[in-house]
Amino acid sequence: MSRVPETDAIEMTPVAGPVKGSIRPPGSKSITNRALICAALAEGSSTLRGALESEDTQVMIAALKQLGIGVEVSDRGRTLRVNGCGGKIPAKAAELFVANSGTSMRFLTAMATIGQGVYKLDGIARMRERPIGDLVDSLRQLGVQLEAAGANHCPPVVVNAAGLPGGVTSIRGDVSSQFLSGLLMAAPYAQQSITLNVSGTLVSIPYVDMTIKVMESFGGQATAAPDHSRIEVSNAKRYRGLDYAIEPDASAASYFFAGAAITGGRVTVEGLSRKSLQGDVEFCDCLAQMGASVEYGPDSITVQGSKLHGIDVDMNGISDTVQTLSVVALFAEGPTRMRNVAHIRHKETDRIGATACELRKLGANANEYDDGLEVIPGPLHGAAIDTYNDHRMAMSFALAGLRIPGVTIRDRACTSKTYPDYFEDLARLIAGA
Ligand SMILES: O=C(O)C1=C[C@@H](OP(=O)(O)O)[C@@H](O)[C@H](O)C1
Ligand SMILES: C=C(OP(=O)(O)O)C(=O)O
Repeated sequence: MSRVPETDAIEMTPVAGPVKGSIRPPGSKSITNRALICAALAEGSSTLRGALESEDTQVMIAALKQLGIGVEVSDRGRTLRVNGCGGKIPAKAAELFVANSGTSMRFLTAMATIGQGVYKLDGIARMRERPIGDLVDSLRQLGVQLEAAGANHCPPVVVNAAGLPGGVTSIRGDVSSQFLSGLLMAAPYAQQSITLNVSGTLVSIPYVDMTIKVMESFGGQATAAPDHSRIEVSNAKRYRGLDYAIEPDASAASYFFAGAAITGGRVTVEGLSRKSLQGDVEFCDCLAQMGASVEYGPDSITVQGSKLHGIDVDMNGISDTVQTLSVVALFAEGPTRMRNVAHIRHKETDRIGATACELRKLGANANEYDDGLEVIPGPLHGAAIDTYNDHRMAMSFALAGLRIPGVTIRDRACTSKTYPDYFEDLARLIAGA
C-alpha cells in the first residue's frame, strides 16, 4: 500500500499470498456510544474499558461534556471515566455538533429531553439529510417540546426540555432502529414508565437487543415483545455507575474476515464470539454460506477462505456489512443478491447506489434494487474508487485491491469516523506482524 502524493488517496498492492494472522479491532462504536449515554445518566461514576476512539465517539464525548458530564479519557482513548449525573443534566443550554454520527444525533436527542433547558443538535451537511422526524414525533407524543428544524424533518434538532413526561408512544421502526435505541436509553428517567409501540417493520433488530442488554448491565430494565412490536421500560430501574468492558467492533472485523475469505487465507479476530452483543458477527454466516469455514472459540472467531460461490441473503439485521459482502461477491462464482436493506440509503451516503456504482468501475455488473443489490462478477480491473465520505466504502473497497492490481481508494481519511488506523492495521495483518 502506498500513499498517492499530494492527495489523500491510497494505492492498494495485491497480496502475494493468502492473508494469515490474528487481530483485535478497536472497540465497538455502537457499544461505546451506548455505554457513554448510560454512564452519563447513571448515579455514580463508571469506567468504560476497550472503548473506541474515533470521530463518532469523540463527538459523543464532546457533547456529553457540553451537557456538563465529566468524561476523562486515558490509555489512548481506550479507557473512559464518566461521572454520572444521576439523571440531572447539569447544562441548561448547549449547542451540540455531532458531525455525521447517527448514533450520537439520535441518542443525544432523546437524552436531552431529560434536561431542563434548550439544547440544539446539528451535524455536517449529510447529517442534515439523515432522518430524525420519527423520533421527534414519538418524543412529542410523550409530552416533550422539540422540533427537527431542517428540511424534510431532518436536523438541526432543537429540544426545549422540561423533563421527559413519559407514557405511551408509537414509533416508526422501518427507517432506523437508532430512534428506538435513543428513546429506550432515556426512558428510565421519564416521570412515568414508557411503552413504545413500534409501527412498520423494525430494521436492524440486533441493535435494539444490544441497547436493552447494555441498559440491563447498567441496572435498567426494558422488556420487548418477542416480535419487538412493543417495548416497555420501567422508570423504577435507573442506571448505576459500572466498570464496563467493551467488545471489539464486529462491523470492523468484517473487513478482516473478508480479507481471509477472498485470499484463501486464515484470520482470527480476538475478542468476539457467537455470544457477542453485536449482531454483525453474523456476517460470518454469510461467508460460511459462500463456502468459507468459520470456527467459533470462546473469545475469538476464525475465518478460513476457500472457493466461494454467490448467495441470496437477507441482510436487514447486519446492514453495515453489505458493502463488505459486495466486495467479497466480486471473487465468488455466480451472482450474490443482498435483500431487505432499503434503509441503508439513509446512512453516510446512499449505500446501495454508491456501492453499485463503484463495483461497476471494477468491471463487475451490479443491479440496484429498491431493497438492495445484486453483484454479478465479471472480468475485474483496477480503478480509482470514490468513497462518498463513507468510511465503509473505503474499508470494504480496499479489500478489492488485495486481489485486483491498480485499485486506489480516494479520501482514505474518511475511515476516521469509526476506524482511524484501519489502513495501518490492514497492512500489519497482511505483513503477518
Ligand atoms: O444503533 C446502532 O449503534 C447502529 C444501528 C444501525 O443503524 P440503523 O438502525 O439506522 O440501521 C447501524 O447501521 C449503525 O452503524 C449503528
Ligand atoms: C451507519 C453508520 O453509522 P451511524 O448511523 O451511527 O452514523 C455506520 O457506522 O455504518
